[in-house]
Amino acid sequence: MRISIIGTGYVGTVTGACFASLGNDVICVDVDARRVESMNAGVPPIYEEGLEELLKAHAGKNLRATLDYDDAIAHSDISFICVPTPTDEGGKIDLRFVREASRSIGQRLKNKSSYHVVVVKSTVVPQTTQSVATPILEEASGKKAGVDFGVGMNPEFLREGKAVHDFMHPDRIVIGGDDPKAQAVIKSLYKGYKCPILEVDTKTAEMIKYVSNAFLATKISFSNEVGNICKRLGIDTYKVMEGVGLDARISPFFLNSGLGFGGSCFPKDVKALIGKAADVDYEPQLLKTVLLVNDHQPQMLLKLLKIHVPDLKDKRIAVLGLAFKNDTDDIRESRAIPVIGSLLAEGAQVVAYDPMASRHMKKVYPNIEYVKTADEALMDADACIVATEWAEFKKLDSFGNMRRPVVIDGRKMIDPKGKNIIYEGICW
Ligand SMILES: NC(=O)c1ccc[n+]([C@@H]2O[C@H](COP(=O)([O-])OP(=O)(O)OC[C@H]3O[C@@H](n4cnc5c(N)ncnc54)[C@H](O)[C@@H]3O)[C@@H](O)[C@H]2O)c1
Ligand SMILES: O=c1ccn([C@@H]2O[C@H](COP(=O)(O)OP(=O)(O)O[C@H]3O[C@H](CO)[C@@H](O)[C@H](O)[C@H]3O)[C@@H](O)[C@H]2O)c(=O)[nH]1
Repeated sequence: MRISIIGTGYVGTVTGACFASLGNDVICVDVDARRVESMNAGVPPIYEEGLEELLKAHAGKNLRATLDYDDAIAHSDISFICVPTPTDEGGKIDLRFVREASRSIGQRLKNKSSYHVVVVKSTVVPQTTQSVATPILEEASGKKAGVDFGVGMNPEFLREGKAVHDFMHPDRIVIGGDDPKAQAVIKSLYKGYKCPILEVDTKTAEMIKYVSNAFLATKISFSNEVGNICKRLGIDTYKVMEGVGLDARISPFFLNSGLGFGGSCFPKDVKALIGKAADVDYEPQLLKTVLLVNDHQPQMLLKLLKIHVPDLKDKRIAVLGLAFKNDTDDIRESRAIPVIGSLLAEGAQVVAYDPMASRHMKKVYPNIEYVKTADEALMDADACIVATEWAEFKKLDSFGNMRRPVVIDGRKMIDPKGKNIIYEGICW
């Protein structure tokens, strides 16, 4: 099929490259010229395992990028909207980009004679596809949804770092539609996928995405709450959750306590769901607490550090890990951000290391020291904080080069046995 992808970020680039690898003709549209150039050169604008190989194989063949909506809509039969849906100043979802993309597509549908389906893939609060995107598409095109063109909602569940794998091997595919013809077109794209395909109306599809993320975030905050209690009782919460997760009804996943969840999705999506609930006169207390517990974890870590280094002024503190999780260069909502902020507020000298994310963190904290290896960061440090679950931290053994070997572990990466270090796990 001929597909256009609107927005070439994490979701758009991966969706475009994967659909191309499945034999479709894909055109990606973005408003950012650098991203478009990068895609056309076969260079991923973001880091994702396996993405470079896919772009190299398909760029210039059945995958290209453009700034031109005319070109993209004219040469495709289905468009996936993959633009950002950030949080606005009031904590609710900001649908500005979805509106802009819908208008841009709608204007090009005006003179298009063949049938076209528009699919919202961005994470949007329930009723957005029906009450925001569709009226804009209709107004801009002068045509009727469900009659002259199709509309659908197809939420994306990929994880950063494993995005290509997750897109190609999802646990499920959700296809939302209030129009069976559009839904059938979307479904045909996933022919060959072995997972369950759930067909629902658009607002249910939108809600499935939020509830999935809110539930995963809740599992993490629940594990952190348990971990905070375990820490005070001298119990290893990881052993506790191993025992708990063996119950098939609970599952062993997303029970790792520590610094909490970051990333471009969980914090924003839980906030957006709370905001949407407020619109319909409901105050979701559990979801609010999920965020509170999460925001509290970096402060817990700082408290532990101060037990061992009470005065942080001019102390050299190594922060290992800046990305919001391992295997990505993304720092959005990374827990390292509030950690570094608090260290700087106390007058500490921060030396930071991350295998991939330093260049992004430099935009947030241009004046801290960035080094190229974890060993360098540990050299002469008065303490070290592990903020991201990069696998390489498990192998660290240069703590002897620290001025004082104080290690505060936010991700259970360091095994203190035989290392001669002063070790504190945040929840264990
Ligand atoms: N990142 C993830 O892991 C993930 C996973 C599932 C769902 N989502 C959801 O997918 C959506 C996109 O997220 P992302 O992380 O890919 O965003 P992103 O910020 O990485 O990329 C979005 C892209 O859209 C472009 N853009 C903005 N306005 C545009 C417009 N009017 N026309 C064309 N392009 C435009 C931007 O320039 C950018 O390149 C969000 O709703 C997000 O919640 C994200
Ligand atoms: O047991 C755990 C698991 C994760 N995390 C943290 O949670 C955050 C999010 O991790 P993860 O879910 O792996 O990354 P994302 O790429 O943000 O993916 C989530 O958000 C995406 C965007 O909506 C969804 O598509 C995915 O299904 C959903 O897992 C990270 O900061 C992790 O450190 C924990 O603290 N404990």
